[in-house]
Amino acid sequence: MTVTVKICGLTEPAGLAAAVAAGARYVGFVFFAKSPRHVSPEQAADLVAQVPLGIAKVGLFVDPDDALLRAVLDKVPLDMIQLHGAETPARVAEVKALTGLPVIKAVGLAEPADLDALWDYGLVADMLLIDAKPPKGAALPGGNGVAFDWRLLAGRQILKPWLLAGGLTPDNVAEAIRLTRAPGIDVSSGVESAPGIKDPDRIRRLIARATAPIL
Ligand SMILES: O=C(O)c1ccccc1NCC(=O)[C@H](O)[C@H](O)COP(=O)(O)O
Repeated sequence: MTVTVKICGLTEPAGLAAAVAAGARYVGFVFFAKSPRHVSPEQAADLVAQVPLGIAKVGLFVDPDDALLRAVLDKVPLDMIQLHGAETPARVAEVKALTGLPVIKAVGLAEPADLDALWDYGLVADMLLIDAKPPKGAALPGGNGVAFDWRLLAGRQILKPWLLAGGLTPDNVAEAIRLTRAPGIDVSSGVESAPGIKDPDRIRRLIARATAPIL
């Protein structure tokens, strides 16, 4: 089975082109003003116009209100919504109904007790993104380049399609996939040369390693 790859936090055409050329199946755009990867609806509209058919364009939001979702979707033809805040399962269902789009819900893991949330959100989300919990005092709820203990997921059945995230890099991605048997991965800071600026060479190396056969 080939591992699917999402490259998140794209802000400029070179990074986007590298992700597409290397075989990413999902590309993500951050609509969260505090993030160094934030894009305006106008910037995002220019970028998504360059995405070929067959690659899903994902909008990442943190506890968005309905007005923000509508304002972005009025200008940007997204294929999926990613919710990366403290949205409840009921809010995930509301966002699905409001936007008519599939929703990816990010769930943070640090310890075994956190695994229960995968079941709760798996009942309503179309896809789960299993990430590290942000470090104490972090300014952002994601995109922090921090990994969790992948052994938490070893041997687990997950209710919905899912992506592994958190601190993945070209150097550790093969081991992360081997331990978790993740069907897909999501990466942001591990393929950057600076916050918000993707490094085409790191993207190519990451995707080559993530999609190589696992022994
Ligand atoms: O990337 C951001 O700036 C960001 C801001 C607010 C919420 C989530 C954010 N990113 C989430 C992601 O897309 C990341 O792929 C995921 O958390 C893993 O990040 P990283 O450890 O940097 O690969």
